[in-house]
Amino acid sequence: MKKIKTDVCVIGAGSGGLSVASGAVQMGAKVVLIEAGEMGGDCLNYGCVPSKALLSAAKQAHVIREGGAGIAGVTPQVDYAAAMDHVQSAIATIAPHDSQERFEGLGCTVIRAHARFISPRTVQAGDTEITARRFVIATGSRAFIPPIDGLKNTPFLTNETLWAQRSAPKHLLILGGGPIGMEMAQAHRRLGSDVTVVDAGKALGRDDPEAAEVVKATLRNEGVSIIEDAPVIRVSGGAGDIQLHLKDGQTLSGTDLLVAVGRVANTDSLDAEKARIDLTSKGVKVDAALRSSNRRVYAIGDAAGGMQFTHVAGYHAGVLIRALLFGLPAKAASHHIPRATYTDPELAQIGMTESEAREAHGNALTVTRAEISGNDRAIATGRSAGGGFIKVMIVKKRPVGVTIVGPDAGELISFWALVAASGLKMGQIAGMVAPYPTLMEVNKRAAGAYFTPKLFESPRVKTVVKLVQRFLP
Ligand SMILES: Cc1cc2nc3c(=O)[nH]c(=O)nc-3n(C[C@H](O)[C@H](O)[C@H](O)COP(=O)(O)OP(=O)(O)OC[C@H]3O[C@@H](n4cnc5c(N)ncnc54)[C@H](O)[C@@H]3O)c2cc1C
Ligand SMILES: NC(=O)c1ccc[n+]([C@@H]2O[C@H](COP(=O)([O-])OP(=O)(O)OC[C@H]3O[C@@H](n4cnc5c(N)ncnc54)[C@H](O)[C@@H]3O)[C@@H](O)[C@H]2O)c1
Repeated sequence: MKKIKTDVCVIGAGSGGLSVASGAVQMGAKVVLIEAGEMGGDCLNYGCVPSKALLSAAKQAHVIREGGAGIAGVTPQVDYAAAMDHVQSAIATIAPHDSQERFEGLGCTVIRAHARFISPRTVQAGDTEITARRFVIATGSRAFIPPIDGLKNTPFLTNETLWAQRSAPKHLLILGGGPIGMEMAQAHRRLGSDVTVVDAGKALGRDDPEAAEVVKATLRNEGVSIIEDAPVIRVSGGAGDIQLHLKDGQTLSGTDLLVAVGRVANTDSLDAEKARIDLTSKGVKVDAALRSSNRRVYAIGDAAGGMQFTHVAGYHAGVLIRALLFGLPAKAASHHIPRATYTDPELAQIGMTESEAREAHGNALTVTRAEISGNDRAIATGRSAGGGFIKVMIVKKRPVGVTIVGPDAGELISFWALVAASGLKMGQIAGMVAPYPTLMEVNKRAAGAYFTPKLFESPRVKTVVKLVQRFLP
């Protein structure tokens, strides 16, 4: 057995692990990075990158089919295999950035093996034992496979296997209407498949219901069947002919099945108990500093059991660098973390939804909004239909949450991420000048709406203006 002593040992070379490793090694720490599967983790290989690449192929097909701005639509020539080639080419283009060669070039020792703890200070990976001052568990998550009768014996796809498909499913059944289910539903519908989404609760159920409805209505208009509050009690059939048996007695048939009902953290095969690391049902139990019950061990990203996004894993990495390298106190916050679902229209959120804010703040809450249909750029580019909007939840002159549904909502929400991180007030936001005509103006419009009643509907303001006007030369 080979033995290595290091400052920092990172387990998992995905979004979080890579960021910690590159930061730590470039600032002078000795780093061992262990990866059991593909460098780059879920986001690059089975998550964000392939899903956004497939959505972009689907959008091309949609634009050609629908036309717009005076240009007639025509039937697109969709080649599913070519769309999947585009997916693989996007992955291949990004892969060098996350590669073993790059990280070895930075000075990391990269070990390609499954890691498990053998003591509170030692991890074994393949034929190497690594003793480290600090460990970082960045092992991510995998698709949760629900214990539904018959599912195990039926062929199904997950976010890991979907990208190897070479022909479009004739009728794709999707179990779960979360971000994965809804993004893949729209992508496949636009690429020519029949699609049925079945959710045990509400599709996009974590989002503001009014905003979620805008997305669901669009998908339904495009021909996606979305069935909600419909628990599946049994799955039957085989390759090319699959049945979902619903609790209410209905049976749905399709040719392929994608399971997307949430995630389970990759913490079950770490032998965490040998290092006295407590786990919860969601992952490693961590405190606000992302530290586990073993003070030498931290957890970040999906393995830490909180918000499951690439930018969260990256943010966690930044928080940890302070603690790992400088021994400084560091805490992970969440009020400034946005999220977006990349359907068309996109759905983005930061902080509290309206109902969460109402519950937390009651009458102290003011909600302002602006409609995408009133945005000149959206109108000029033919993207104003569909009921998109921005809603800002405000308490004591500061936003506590923002919901945006509409074109490029995922881009527009970054502005509010800066607002939240900097603690800006609505007055400062209303004072911003955005170039005309941009979608960005909708953010300013929502801020302006906060002041409209105070300025345009106030008898006091009217009296003061009349008085001043009388005395102005
Ligand atoms: C279909 C899909 C679409 C998504 N789209 C988005 C999106 O658009 N935007 C967004 O922000 N997020 C998105 N996500 C979520 C995002 O992919 C994850 O939140 C992110 O990858 C988490 O990063 P991580 O570093 O925690 O884990 P990962 O990136 O999954 O990396 C963990 C790594 O650890 C390795 N590993 C696990 N166990 C061990 C072990 N014992 N020893 C050694 N190595 C191990 C794994 O092989 C893996 O490479 C999506 C997810 C999916 C599934
Ligand atoms: N755009 C993005 O940023 C993006 C995209 C995809 C995934 N992700 C991340 O990955 C995570 C996982 O995504 P997801 O969509 O798998 O999970 P999810 O937990 O967000 O949604 C799962 C959905 O499945 C439903 N469900 C649960 N059990 C079910 C069952 N037995 N039968 C039918 N429906 C059931 C739930 O009601 C829910 O609507 C997301 O929460 C997000 O953090 C992010």
